[in-house]
Amino acid sequence: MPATSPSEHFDYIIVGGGSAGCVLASRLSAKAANRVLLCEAGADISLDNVPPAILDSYPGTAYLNPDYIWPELQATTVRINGVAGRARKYEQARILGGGSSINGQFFNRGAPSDYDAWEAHGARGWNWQSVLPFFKRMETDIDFHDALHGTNGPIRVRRIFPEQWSGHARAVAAALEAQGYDYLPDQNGEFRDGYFPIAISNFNEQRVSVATAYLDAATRSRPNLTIRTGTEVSSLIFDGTRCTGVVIQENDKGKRVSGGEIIVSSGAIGSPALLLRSGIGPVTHLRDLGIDIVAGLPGVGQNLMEHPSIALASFIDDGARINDVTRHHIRVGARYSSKIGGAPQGDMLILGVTKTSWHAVGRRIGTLLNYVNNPFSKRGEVTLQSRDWRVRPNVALNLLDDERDLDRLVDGFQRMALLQASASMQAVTKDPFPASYSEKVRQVAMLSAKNKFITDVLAKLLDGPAPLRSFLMGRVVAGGPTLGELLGDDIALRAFIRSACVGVWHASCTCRMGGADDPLAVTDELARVRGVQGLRVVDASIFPVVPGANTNAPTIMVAERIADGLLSTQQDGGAIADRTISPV
Ligand SMILES: Cc1cc2nc3c(=O)[nH]c(=O)nc-3n(C[C@H](O)[C@H](O)[C@H](O)COP(=O)(O)OP(=O)(O)OC[C@H]3O[C@@H](n4cnc5c(N)ncnc54)[C@H](O)[C@@H]3O)c2cc1C
Repeated sequence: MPATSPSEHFDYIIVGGGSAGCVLASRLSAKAANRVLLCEAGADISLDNVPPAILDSYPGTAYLNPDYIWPELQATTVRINGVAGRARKYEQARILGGGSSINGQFFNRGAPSDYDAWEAHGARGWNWQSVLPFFKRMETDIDFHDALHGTNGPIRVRRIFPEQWSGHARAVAAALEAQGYDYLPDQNGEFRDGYFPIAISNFNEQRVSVATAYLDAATRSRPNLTIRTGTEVSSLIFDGTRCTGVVIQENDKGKRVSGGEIIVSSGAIGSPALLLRSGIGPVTHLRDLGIDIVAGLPGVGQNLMEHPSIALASFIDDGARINDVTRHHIRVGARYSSKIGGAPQGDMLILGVTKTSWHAVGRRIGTLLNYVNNPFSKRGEVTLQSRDWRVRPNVALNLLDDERDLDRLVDGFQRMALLQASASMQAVTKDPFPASYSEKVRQVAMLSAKNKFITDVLAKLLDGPAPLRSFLMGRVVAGGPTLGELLGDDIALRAFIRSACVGVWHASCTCRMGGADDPLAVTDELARVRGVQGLRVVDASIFPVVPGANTNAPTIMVAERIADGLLSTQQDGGAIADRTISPV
């Protein structure tokens, strides 16, 4: 018997309206017999009311806005001698659409080998051939119409091709070509090393998020779909080991809502936190916090993966700066194979970032950004600080846990230095320096009149005589070790990378899918949480390993596929009978 009134019972309750949650809500409610509730802690956005910062092709003001993220969430980046460093802000979405509403709009899938690796890691049936139809289903690719691309999915995808690139992006491309990189027009269709125009979820110079693409007006008007925003789920309700509902917080009051099936889509940080608070996780950790145990699952919150990154910045000459074709700040990327430590092909990425912030200084500073596409480090973790739902969890990214990731960033930094030294880059950039996304940089990137004033003045000075610019670049903009100091000293370079390495907001794998023989697997290949009934996790947390891709499209693919599995196995009346997902 539901503990609540009949009107508060749903067939599906989806916890979290992010990249996965909006897709599930849209697909599952397409069947009129399904009563679906979507709970999102953050604010609502629909096509009629998307804030300009979110619509903007330049994402840098959306993801720093405390109204659109979990403002208190922090993470440590690396452990040095086993000790985690100081925690810093870790931006994660808290708004309808989740990451897709604030992210950089990169829309790529990774390589076939990334998904074959999922199956090899125990996620039965999740290989490239079986996931490709769902990558196609989600998109309308504006540029490519072939067997690899979708033509009528909700997310519109496009690229900004070389003839529209700024001088800086063209210089990066010329430097890559001089080093032997081939040009690949389609990042989502050619899976070999080379450089390419970045694919983005953007149409008519506006962001395309799952909130607007999947929850359009027609979908939102379905009588069987209820969307509650500003509604945080504080815990799951169990009857024995069957999940029967959720407690939602409205005006700080808990209210029970029952559901036939609960789907947790709260993201790679939020989903394990909710499971832990509800009694599913490592037994010792739960006991330490006095949480009653529903199911002892040691993998909940473990195996956190991210893409470790490092950057090399420089001053961009007037004329080579971002142009008016698009406000998107990144147009060119390159995938390459480090061949270090048994890494797979295409394990590394370099991006040419033509604008590093919204302000006048950010318009003058570009970077080469290098990250490990296929990291070996997989021992980050999400743990609870407290059983109180108001307290954000601890996040330790542990980015360079495996020394081979540090080795690859050392090699990557040297590759970037070579690109920076090329004639094409020298022609349009000056005063290169090893960069880090420090707290100071983050503070100056917050949208405010004060920051605008300071950066306007500094930008004017940077455009002045070369000696003044070089002085200011060294003393005010940079401030850490110089490029020359690092290139001549392996120990200093490694120390710099350890201190400056950050993730790129691709948290994943904290409730990973896996086989019954994997003690750290939290979900099976149908996303069902092991050891309990009526509960799935569907979001980036169930990736077996992080793919060599930005994680939005892979998350949407996961949601599309699980929704498809649920719908195609429903009997009349909305009862669910699972089927094994088999390769398509
Ligand atoms: C700043 C930033 C930049 C990024 N750039 C890119 C990019 O350019 N391209 C790309 O592919 N990927 C990018 N990513 C990553 C990508 O967007 C995410 O991997 C993806 O959105 C994850 O989807 P998800 O459904 O797992 O989680 P999310 O999209 O984060 O959704 C989880 C949702 O659940 C809600 N929630 C959490 N807990 C609760 C609760 N208890 N009750 C109710 N609601 C809850 C959250 O508010 C959130 O809206 C970026 C991410 C960030 C943060």
